[in-house]
Amino acid sequence: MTAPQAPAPAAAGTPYGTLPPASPLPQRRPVSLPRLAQMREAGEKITMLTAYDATFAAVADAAGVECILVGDSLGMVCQGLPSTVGVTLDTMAYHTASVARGLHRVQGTAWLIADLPYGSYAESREQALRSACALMQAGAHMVKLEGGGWTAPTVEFLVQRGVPVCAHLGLTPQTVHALGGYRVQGKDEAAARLLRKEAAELQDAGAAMLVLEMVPAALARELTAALPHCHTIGIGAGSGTAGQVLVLHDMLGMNLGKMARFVHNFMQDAGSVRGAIEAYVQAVKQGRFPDDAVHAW
Ligand SMILES: Nc1nc(=O)c2c([nH]1)NC[C@@H]1CN(c3ccc(C(=O)N[C@@H](CCC(=O)O)C(=O)O)cc3)CN21
Ligand SMILES: CC(C)C(=O)C(=O)O
Ligand SMILES: [Mg+2]
Repeated sequence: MTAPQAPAPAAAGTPYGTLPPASPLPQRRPVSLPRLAQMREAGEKITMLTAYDATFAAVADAAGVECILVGDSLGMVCQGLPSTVGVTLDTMAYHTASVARGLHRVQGTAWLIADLPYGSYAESREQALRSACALMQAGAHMVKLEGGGWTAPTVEFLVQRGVPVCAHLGLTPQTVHALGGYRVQGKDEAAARLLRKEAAELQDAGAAMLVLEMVPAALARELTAALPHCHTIGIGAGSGTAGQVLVLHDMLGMNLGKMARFVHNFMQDAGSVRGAIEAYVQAVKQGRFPDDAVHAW
């Protein structure tokens, strides 16, 4: 037993005594929704890449990517499935937890988004909330779900209960069998009109982000201007969106099949994975990627 110590005398200027010195670690601010809104207002492009494991997530974070998406594309990239339809909620939670641990280990600052997989949100708003909770408890900061106007009540239900939501329009891979293939969407005027209506409904429902996949560049640019409170993130949607996303393995030049036209191999001129991701971030920020003449419709 040690004798009780006399309390340390309070230092001048603070009632709590001498404060410890400031942390020697550089204080990196975590990416948040207000921070993304600030970037949008300042005209700075938002960068996003997928990651499915701890190490790639840590490298992407260190390379300066603001948003990391645990995409259900992991079904095709990691599991070798023919589409994303076979991905389960348990699998999404497993990869989300791995990515979250990787970011935690390196004091990462990225905003972490996880895809709600096929069949985990269509049945009811309650089912969607249960599925979203599983991903949020695995470490996600936001969930993403695919689909048009029919998802707006679900988006509103989740947002009201404190789950940030990213919507996804255009080519929605979970409905590939209904769409008839991985094709550009919103090409004719009727389809474009529907996309405008659905995008507005999703913003009104509270979606803070919207992935636009394989839609014509001019339409994506127009939708972006019409959605001040919902940040558009394009993939094969041209250069006019608020941000860009690619599948990590694609932009490193690794693919099981044919590379989609919207992909650029950033590994080609880089000496490391970290360097390739840094080149992607710079190219998006400087408006050099995507090149509408090469990557868009
Ligand atoms: N590795 C990978 N990258 C992705 O971008 C991706 C996945 N997996 N899995 C889920 C979905 C599927 N996606 C795909 C898949 C194929 C094409 C594709 O074949 N595109 C061709 C054809 C275009 C057309 O017919 O109009 C292209 O040239 O871009 C595009 C997107 C996007 N997502
Ligand atoms: C391609 C992106 C937007 C995605 O949904 C995924 O990786 O699953
Ligand atoms: Mg997805």
